[in-house]
Amino acid sequence: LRVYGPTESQRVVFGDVCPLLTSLLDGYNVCVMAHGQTGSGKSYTMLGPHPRGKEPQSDLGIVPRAVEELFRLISENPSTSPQVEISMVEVYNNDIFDLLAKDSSAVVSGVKREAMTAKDRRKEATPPTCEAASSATDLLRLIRRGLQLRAQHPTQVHEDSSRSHLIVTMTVTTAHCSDSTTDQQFSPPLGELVCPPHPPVVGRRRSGSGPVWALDPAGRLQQVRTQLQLVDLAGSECAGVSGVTGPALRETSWINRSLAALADVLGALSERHGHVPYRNSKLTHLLRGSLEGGDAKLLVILCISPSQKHVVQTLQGLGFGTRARQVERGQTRRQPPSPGWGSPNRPG
Ligand SMILES: Nc1ncnc2c1ncn2[C@@H]1O[C@H](COP(=O)(O)OP(=O)(O)OP(=O)(O)O)[C@@H](O)[C@H]1O
Repeated sequence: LRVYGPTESQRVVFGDVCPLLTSLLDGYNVCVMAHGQTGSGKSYTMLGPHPRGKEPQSDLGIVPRAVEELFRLISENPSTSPQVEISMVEVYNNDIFDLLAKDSSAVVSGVKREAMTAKDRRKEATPPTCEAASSATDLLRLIRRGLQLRAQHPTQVHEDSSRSHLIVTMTVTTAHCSDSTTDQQFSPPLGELVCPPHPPVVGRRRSGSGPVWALDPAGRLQQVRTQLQLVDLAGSECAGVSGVTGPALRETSWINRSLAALADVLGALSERHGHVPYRNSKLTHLLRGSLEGGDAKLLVILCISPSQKHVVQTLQGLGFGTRARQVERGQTRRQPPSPGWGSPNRPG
């Protein structure tokens, strides 16, 4: 647990996120999420004060810093040169929108497309657009493009309020050289291989989440795919205080419901329930891979208002953080051989 004061710099906050990028390249799924009431500083923390445009280096939030750090780490090991892809969605009123979608001719960007409908649950979910990026500059350009489409409306509490949950997912696929001696020692956890042992063998959690491995016929590791999810949650709010009515009230209601569903999932995980209600909201469905299993690391940043009048929301936020801290993931799995990023094997 770490507490930051109001004057703490963005650089200091990122200092606690930074080691997780090494974990990502070591074979863990990683999620960093900002939670808190509307106007408390989530978007500032995750993105910076002017996320759609350029801002001074010192103000940059976790997302641009993580992108820079990821490519810096990758450049330290040119022999592995992982492939990095990005998708970006927002959950708005319990519908998922693809913020990197292109039009039908796949040429024009800036078309916000629904990725999954809430009305027809039998319909196949359309996977969000996944774009490959070869540099931090490429990735940041894509993120700025996606942010142009994010739902934002003024409320009495915050005139630039984000009305959706933003999930930026970076998928890192690392090829491993199969003649390495360390590769021969790797064995994925029991029960996680879902394909017969013929080439290529692909391993992943039964739920469909978690890192994915590909092994050659001799059981040597060929490829590892992990994901980094950076989440700017929509602000929890009390409708009476934020003064919303009409469609905005509907937004508020969906925001509060999905945040409650996320808290329920954390509660079920912390109490080790047999059933975890991931399917109760689109948000928890999308974050499942980052919340379950010993292969995932989750960092929750609580943004708290210092004002007395927001004390109810503040206590709710602290309750959310307490649940997140109580989630024990059990044993972390044995890591795949590190190609040299060199972090110690820390518990999740
Ligand atoms: N640590 C900080 N230093 C300086 N300004 C900040 C800081 N945190 C937040 N702000 C400013 O406070 C305002 C509200 O912050 P922000 O937009 O990040 O809130 P939010 O929690 O994302 O709100 P919402 O949930 O309504 O979108 C913004 O103008 C932001 O630039």
